[in-house]
Amino acid sequence: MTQSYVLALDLGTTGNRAIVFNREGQIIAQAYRELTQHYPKPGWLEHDPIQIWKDTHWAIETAIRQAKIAPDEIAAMGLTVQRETCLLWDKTTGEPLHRAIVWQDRRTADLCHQLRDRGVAADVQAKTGLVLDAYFSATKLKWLLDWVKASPKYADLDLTNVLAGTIDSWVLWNLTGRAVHATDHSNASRTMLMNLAQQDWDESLLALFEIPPSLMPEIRPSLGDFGQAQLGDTSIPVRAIFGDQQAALFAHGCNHPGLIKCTYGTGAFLVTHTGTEIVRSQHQLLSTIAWTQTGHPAGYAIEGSMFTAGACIQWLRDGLNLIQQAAETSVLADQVPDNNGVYFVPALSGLGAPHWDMSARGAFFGLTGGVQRAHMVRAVLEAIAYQVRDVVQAVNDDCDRPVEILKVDGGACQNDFLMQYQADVLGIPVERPAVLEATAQGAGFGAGLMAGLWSDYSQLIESRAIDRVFEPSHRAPQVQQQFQSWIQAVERTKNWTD
Ligand SMILES: Nc1ncnc2c1ncn2[C@@H]1O[C@H](COP(=O)(O)OP(=O)(O)O)[C@@H](O)[C@H]1O
Ligand SMILES: O=P(O)(O)OC[C@H](O)CO
Repeated sequence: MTQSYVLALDLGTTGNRAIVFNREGQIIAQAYRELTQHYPKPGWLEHDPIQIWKDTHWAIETAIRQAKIAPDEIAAMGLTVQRETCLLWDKTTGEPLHRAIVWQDRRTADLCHQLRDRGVAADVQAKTGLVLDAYFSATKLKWLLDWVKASPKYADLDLTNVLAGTIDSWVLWNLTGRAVHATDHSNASRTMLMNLAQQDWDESLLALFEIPPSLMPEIRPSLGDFGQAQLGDTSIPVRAIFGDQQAALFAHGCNHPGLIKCTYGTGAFLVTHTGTEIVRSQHQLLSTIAWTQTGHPAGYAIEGSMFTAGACIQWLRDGLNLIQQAAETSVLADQVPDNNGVYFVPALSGLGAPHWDMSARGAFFGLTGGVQRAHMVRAVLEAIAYQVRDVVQAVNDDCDRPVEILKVDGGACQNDFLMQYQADVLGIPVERPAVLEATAQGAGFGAGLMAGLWSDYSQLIESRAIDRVFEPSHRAPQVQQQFQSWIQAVERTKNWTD
């Protein structure tokens, strides 16, 4: 049987997707299901791991059926996931012990403050490249373990039967018939438990967060062997695992310094490759793994993580009922000539880079009687672009040369108003590819390269079509002035829950 296809799984915060790519790198079928968001308390967010696994399984079967191919025509599978979100499960029953705690969840903010008060933040940052924040998995895993130990339901639980992991580990374990408990370096680098220079679990950090090492998955190279996914009578080799932002970086061909991408999904994540050196930011950007491959030195990146981007569009739809569909926002924003003085700070889950304030909360500023729905929607879209400008400024300061073009992807970059506004506020072109699912594309390309479906990474990247380049328009100077007002608004949202 000729194997001419790769299957990519993109398990994001908003939903789970499977895509079949052909030998030309084109999408021939895909299946997607939105994921239920559970908000048990303000600032908390959980996902049901069983739903993630069932929807993944459904998406795989549906995409393969729609592609009208047999599973054994698939050369390899690549997996990319929302990062930091983590869970514990019982390996004897396969049951999660609690819902997964999502990266946006702030429940461990107090624990982070306590640890900062103990003076460990600088050491944690030196070892992991990360800011001590509730965003990362370490404090979430500690919370889960403390909860399990205090739960009467688990009074007799033997901890040696418990496994921990991010979403990639959970899904891989299930895909491989419970045979492989592993993760890759890019996901592991987001747990706050991996030593960035040594690329292995750090014993002192596991001790600090009171995580027994036996719970942790094995860390493997992102481009490598993750075992065989069982699909009925067929098995498909899993040959790539990436955190979703690193997968997008790979798909955009950003494999050396100077190229930068931003993915606008639930959050917005600006990442640039820094080669084989760990670059330490002066502006609270994160140092992280880009990806790894056996026989090659690890590739590093710096990243500006913004927690709320597409999520505030979803909130306009589901929380406020201001819109029926995300796509409406572009039309509404264009209906008014400006924001009418309204500014929005999207700190719905606190503020990430470069402010790192777990206690900040979202706010609208400048409301007057003349403000209409369209102004508020426009202010939300503008805010997504302002955040990115804030982080690009930090990247420009940290790296030798300023960003010249921004490569974009993700669900929210379908929004033409947002992309044009982004070009205006940055004053540089914004390049949108034809395939917006760069995260899935990165996982598919990685797996296909490893399986020998393609041999030349650069050629593969060059074959990607560009949909549109948004150039800065005549209104750019005015928009850049408004950015200064937005920065003032950000300052006023800080330390809110304290
Ligand atoms: N036309 C649009 N304008 C703005 N935001 C959009 C649009 N379409 C989708 N989104 C947003 O994109 C997000 C989903 O994008 P996706 O890349 O699939 O996210 P994730 O990888 O986080 O699951 C949602 O938050 C949704 O609100
Ligand atoms: O689900 P996304 O695409 O917004 O990505 C989530 C990030 O990986 C969180 O760090």
